[in-house]
Amino acid sequence: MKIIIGSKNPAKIKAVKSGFSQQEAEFVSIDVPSGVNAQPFSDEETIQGAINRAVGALNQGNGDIGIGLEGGVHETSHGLLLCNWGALATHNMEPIIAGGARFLLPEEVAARLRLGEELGPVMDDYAKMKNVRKHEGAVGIFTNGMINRIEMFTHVTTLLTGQYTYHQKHLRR
Ligand SMILES: O=P(O)(O)OP(=O)(O)OP(=O)(O)OC[C@H]1O[C@@H](n2cnc3c(O)ncnc32)[C@H](O)[C@@H]1O
Repeated sequence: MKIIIGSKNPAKIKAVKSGFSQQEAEFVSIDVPSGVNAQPFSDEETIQGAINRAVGALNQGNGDIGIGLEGGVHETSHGLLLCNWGALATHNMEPIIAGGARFLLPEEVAARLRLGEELGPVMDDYAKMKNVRKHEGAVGIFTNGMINRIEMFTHVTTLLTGQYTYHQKHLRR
């Protein structure tokens, strides 16, 4: 089985590899445009970005499965949530989607995003670190290292592979 990951972000690549650890697979990672804003600003937009990356990866990489993982934010009456979504695309069914951790961003960070900055550079500035998005992620910073971005996206990938396996077993016509 050839799995194409629609990103070169090492945190996402590690997450997909561990999410598929139960299966024999060859992995290829390619940069695929998300087709949405660099900073998605709703669940809807973040899901669409994940789907676009999964479908783009599948088609460009000539594989059996394409995986797209996307981070975004979602405005609520409680404040701005960080949200995370994943999609799994194959040649013979509609993409499967799954969501990951959601939690409130501190107002100081949220305010900068509302003014048009991207979370990646804002997190580096806020945490005084480099490339937070490629390592622990905002989730790692704000949970004091209890859950990092790789673990969070591994969970999303496992939700995708689990649904895929269920589909193959029970729903395939
Ligand atoms: O290389 P790609 O796959 O594009 O990975 P990315 O982390 O840069 O891009 P995403 O599309 O997943 O996220 C959209 C934006 O939000 C940022 N972002 C999302 N989740 C984050 C997190 O947990 N920590 C830091 N930045 C995050 C990210 O850096 C982008 O600026």
